[in-house]
Amino acid sequence: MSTETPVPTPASQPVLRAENLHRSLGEGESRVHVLRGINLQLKPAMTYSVAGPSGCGKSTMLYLLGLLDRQDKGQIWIRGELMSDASDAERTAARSRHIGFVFQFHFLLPEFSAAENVMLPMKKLGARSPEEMRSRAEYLLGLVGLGAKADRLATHLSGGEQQRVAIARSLANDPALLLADEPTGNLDVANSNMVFDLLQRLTRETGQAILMVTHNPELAERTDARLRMQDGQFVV
Ligand SMILES: Nc1ncnc2c1ncn2[C@@H]1O[C@H](COP(=O)(O)OP(=O)(O)OP(=O)(O)O)[C@@H](O)[C@H]1O
Repeated sequence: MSTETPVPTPASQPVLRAENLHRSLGEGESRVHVLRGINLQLKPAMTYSVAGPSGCGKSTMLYLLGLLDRQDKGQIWIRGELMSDASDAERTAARSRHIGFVFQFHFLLPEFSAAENVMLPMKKLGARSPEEMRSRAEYLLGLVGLGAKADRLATHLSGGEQQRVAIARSLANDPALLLADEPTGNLDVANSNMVFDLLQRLTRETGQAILMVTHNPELAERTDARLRMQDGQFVV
């Protein structure tokens, strides 16, 4: 698989396609059929929100789409490449290359600086020199308004700033798809709007698709397409 910066996904090709995904979790009598036939197409430069009651399977679906977990049945293509049956190594490579994650709890490494946190996914991919990684980290931190705080330890940043570092980190390898689970969930209104504005602007500028699980109706209202889940399926 190429480690070079990818060309944007052509408008005619979905960034991600999922067909009839099923997933059960738990063991024995407590096993639950969580996802019951998920069908989805995500197009470039589009923002999607997913809402639905607690326990309906939103996070489980994000894990499957992000290639962090395997479905029991169904198929997933990322930029036209069938990923659901690929080897673990191929899936890990595709994840590093094409997918960025933003979670409510950002999982920054506290003993690392903002720039070092942003460089981690680049190190994992191994396609850039240390100088290139550093300069890209500074560029991305500039995009999220933290250019002056590149060398601050993650723990010495505010909650909103840490979430913006996490967004910069999610963009490190220029992913075609951003998967976000309550990306603004722990932020106040001003920071939450700033983070959403940023995500939307990046989508427009880079052609990325964003799928965002959010309970916030005002943010969902601002996405291009609003999806609703219930009992492990999309409903209209
Ligand atoms: N490892 C597991 N073993 C058994 N059941 C699980 C496991 N993980 C999740 N579940 C169950 O699967 C269902 C879906 O969970 P999931 O976290 O995907 O829901 P969600 O829609 O993201 O909920 P929330 O909005 O509360 O975050 C829930 O009923 C949950 O209890």
